[in-house]
Amino acid sequence: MSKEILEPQQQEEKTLATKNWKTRRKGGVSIFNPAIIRRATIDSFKKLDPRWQAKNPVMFVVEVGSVITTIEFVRLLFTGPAPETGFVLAVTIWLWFTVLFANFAEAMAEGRGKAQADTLRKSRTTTIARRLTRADRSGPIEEVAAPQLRKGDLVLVEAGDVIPGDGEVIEGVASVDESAITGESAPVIRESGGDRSAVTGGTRVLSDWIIVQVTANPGETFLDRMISLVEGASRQKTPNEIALNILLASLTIIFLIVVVALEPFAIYSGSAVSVATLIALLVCLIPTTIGGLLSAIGIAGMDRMVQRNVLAMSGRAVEAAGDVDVLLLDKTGTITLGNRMASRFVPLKGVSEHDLASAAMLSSLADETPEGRSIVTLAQERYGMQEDAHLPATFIPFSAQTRMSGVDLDGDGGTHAIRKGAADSIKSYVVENGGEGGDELDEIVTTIAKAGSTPLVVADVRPGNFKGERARVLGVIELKDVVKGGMRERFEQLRKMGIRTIMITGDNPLTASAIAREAGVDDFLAQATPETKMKLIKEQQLGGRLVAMTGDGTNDAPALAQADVGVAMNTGTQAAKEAANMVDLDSNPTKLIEVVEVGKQLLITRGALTTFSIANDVAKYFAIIPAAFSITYPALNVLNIMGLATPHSAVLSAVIFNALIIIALIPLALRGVKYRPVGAGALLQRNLLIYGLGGIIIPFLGIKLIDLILVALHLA
Ligand SMILES: Nc1ncnc2c1ncn2[C@@H]1O[C@H](COP(=O)(O)OP(=O)(O)OP(=O)(O)O)[C@@H](O)[C@H]1O
Ligand SMILES: [K+]
Ligand SMILES: [Mg+2]
Repeated sequence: MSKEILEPQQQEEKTLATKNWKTRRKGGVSIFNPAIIRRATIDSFKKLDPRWQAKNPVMFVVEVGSVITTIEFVRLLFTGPAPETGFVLAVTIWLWFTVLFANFAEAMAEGRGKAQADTLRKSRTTTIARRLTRADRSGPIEEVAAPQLRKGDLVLVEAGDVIPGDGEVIEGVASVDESAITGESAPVIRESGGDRSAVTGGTRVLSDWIIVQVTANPGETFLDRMISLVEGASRQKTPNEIALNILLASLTIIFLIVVVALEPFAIYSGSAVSVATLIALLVCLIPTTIGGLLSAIGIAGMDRMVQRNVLAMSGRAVEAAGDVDVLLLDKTGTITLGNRMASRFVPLKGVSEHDLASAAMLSSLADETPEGRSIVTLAQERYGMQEDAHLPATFIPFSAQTRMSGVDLDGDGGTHAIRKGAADSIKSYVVENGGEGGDELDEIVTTIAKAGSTPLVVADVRPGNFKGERARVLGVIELKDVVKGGMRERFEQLRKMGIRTIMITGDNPLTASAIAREAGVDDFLAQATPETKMKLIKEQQLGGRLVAMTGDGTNDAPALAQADVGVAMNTGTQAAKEAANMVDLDSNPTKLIEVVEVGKQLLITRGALTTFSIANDVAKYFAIIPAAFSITYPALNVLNIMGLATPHSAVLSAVIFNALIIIALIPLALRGVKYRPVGAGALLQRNLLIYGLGGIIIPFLGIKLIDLILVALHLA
């Protein structure tokens, strides 16, 4: 529960656990953890399997080249030592290193996820579940092993128990420790009816009890999905990645044709260029830097999301996050704390506070929403109301469409209906039944709404005449909700990133406007139904904008599915979590800022390294072409501006540089290029300058340096 209720010792445990997790995140599961490096090194060799390499056309060509130079080396060994043998061996070794380094990059990107998956597997304990044998809970309770539970089963979970499977709370309220999943040890409330009803298998109930309806069969649970996600097992190439791969493959084919075509010319001029040199030339010219790092960049992007406690179900969503233009947030529970609590009953003239409280309570007895329960609590605590259990009553549950709820009481004279709900809904209801709203009501509603609270209007419709009216308004319930701290700053940050924020709520325009102003969103849509939420998204998308949406309710599910980036709160309903393509384990709506940052980082990193990789070619061209062909075409010597020692040292230096640059760029690929919220144009300019110019200059320096070292070591 809330902090005050925790015993001092619990409090201490809590801080400790939180600290552990944080250090674990920063230190233990750092990308360059020795255990991860060890595992990645082994995996680099496993990934030499040509079936694996074939997925990456650029690196596949390098591997084939390595095989050919290896064969060439063996041939030279058998035909007796030639002056070439040492050179061919060196080229062969460095070509294999090139493939291994690229494999290593990918394995490193997967490393932290694999380590996390191991931890998660360990936390997947087999618990004993207490299953209800009859749906109406009248039958005996049987004990079964958790893996035997199936969708639809009802289980009772009490304080101290581990929740045996994913499900929806259908009865009760409990505080739950979800640290097994989220790493945060602060307990959270899970309750039936509202938008906080989803529970996850493997988490623990701390107090009270709940009845959970199982929503996932064994093997399909959230934990299972999370494991395969962090492991990268379910990762698929995104459309952007596929497009870039096609570009890289095309470049590879072009250079392959060019290099193959060079050979006849050389033979024609009477001096064939060796196979090893041609392959070295090819490998240096094809975009091995980005080819080797591309998949690592994608995996690392997903991993950075996980580090921020966001589970992205697809890489495509992560990429889309980098380009988001509009962000839609729902109000209650997202921008506000979400425990909308009844704080006051305001009766109309001629109605006693007691009558209003009594009607409000009657209409809420079967209302399982947090709002409904808070009304019952207020009526009981403040007005000493008693529950009358033997009423012949039909309850009308709340729905987002009608925006009201209530009860029909069957009396002698006919049905006595009590309704509570949004002001406009109740007003039309009263008018339909021959009553009227009146100015006094409008005034109360306006005052409450302007303060940012939600006014719930209570009305009743009686069978007999009531002062000439069948229907009348009794008064208003004030539901208080508080805007979460730090919202304004976060929205300001989003604005700097060029993202427009729109709050969407089922609440009335006045309340919406008050909260929107307080929280600092750019715009709002009030009195929204699930349909209008989705319509708003579609309109934005038709205007060519990428839309992100965060939400938690079942009524948000259609919109979450329609959005390009749908982030569901982990506290939300199962429907919301299934519709979304990301789940935020911390249930923090402004997490979208970080989600966008990670997405942008991914796109920028990929762009920067592609630029760098292609710019690299220029220097390698100047290094290898004169070395390889100056004997054939002495005129090419004017290109030998680097003054490299010998043709062999020139070729070898270029190959070594080409391999080492992959290793050197692994940290950048994994951590991502730093993102700063400046305009897109400025960002592009900056990156072109750094990675384009850097890509041209660095290899000149690097290759020259390697050449000098090779000469100094008498290796060339
Ligand atoms: N239990 C309830 N009984 C009757 N009316 C309710 C109840 N809960 C909410 N309402 C009314 O219905 C309106 C819509 O509520 P709903 O929870 O669907 O909003 P929403 O679309 O989820 O938006 P948000 O949660 O962001 O405010 C509320 O503003 C309130 O006036
Ligand atoms: K290259
Ligand atoms: Mg809601």
